[in-house]
Amino acid sequence: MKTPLLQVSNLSKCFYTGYKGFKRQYNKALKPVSFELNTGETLAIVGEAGSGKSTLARILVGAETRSSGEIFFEGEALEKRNLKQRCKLIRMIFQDPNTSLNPKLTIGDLLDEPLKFNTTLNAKERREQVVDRLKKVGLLPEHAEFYPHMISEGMKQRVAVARALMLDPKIIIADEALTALDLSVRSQILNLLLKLQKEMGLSYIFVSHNLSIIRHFSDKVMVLHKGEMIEKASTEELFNAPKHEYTQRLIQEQALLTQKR
Ligand SMILES: Nc1ncnc2c1ncn2[C@@H]1O[C@H](COP(=O)(O)OP(=O)(O)OP(=O)(O)O)[C@@H](O)[C@H]1O
Repeated sequence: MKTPLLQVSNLSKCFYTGYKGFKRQYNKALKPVSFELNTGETLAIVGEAGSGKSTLARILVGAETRSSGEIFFEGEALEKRNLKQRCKLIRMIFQDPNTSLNPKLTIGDLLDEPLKFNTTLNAKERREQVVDRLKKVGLLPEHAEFYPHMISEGMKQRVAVARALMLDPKIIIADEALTALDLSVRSQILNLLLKLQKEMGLSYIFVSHNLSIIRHFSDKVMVLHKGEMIEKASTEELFNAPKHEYTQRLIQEQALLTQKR
């Protein structure tokens, strides 16, 4: 059997929240979850606010520790790699480029940063990489001299995508990366992500509460509810025959919202 690109086994997270009387209190943000992701595949993680989606994403990129469980990358425990190596494998795109992109840096410097800290490339080689990624996301080499406030929201999210691509990761986690965008821009970024996936063989973990995006974009879906994984299926299976009552409700609510529009 083929080794999956990413294998997550019984991953969980408890946050210590203080004392109640003499007893330490914990918030079970993520109850044990297991899943696999193969090369070129898109896994969607869906759930309401507070269901543990971001906690899971943050653990995968090494921004949060886990309480239990294991993560394997191409069959090898991920903790065998240091943080530098890890961020070459898995990168993240966040919801709002206005907060994820430092407004004091030019686009060129924003894209150069990951290369400066994680590679031994010289300035000329780094510049070539920056220009290459700008082109890959549909921007121009001249945009390197711009500051984030000088470009549109859609272009800012393109820069965020380019920044995630700088170290040639295998997996990109998009944490509500389309949520803040206008509908027309959203479809442009969605198409860009699909194009990049084809060109570069990327795998995506798509964190979202928007079922209509998930339906068109992902191969498989995992539903989280109050920190628990309650359903996991191929996208087709999940939308055509949702097993869990909560998933059925999510799909019905989404259908009502779509009708109202
Ligand atoms: N640093 C922390 N300390 C304590 N509790 C936390 C911390 N981070 C998250 N939590 C709690 O963990 C649970 C899951 O949060 P998480 O942000 O992962 O959910 P989410 O599904 O991503 O929600 P959202 O869509 O609002 O981002 C919530 O109850 C949250 O309050």
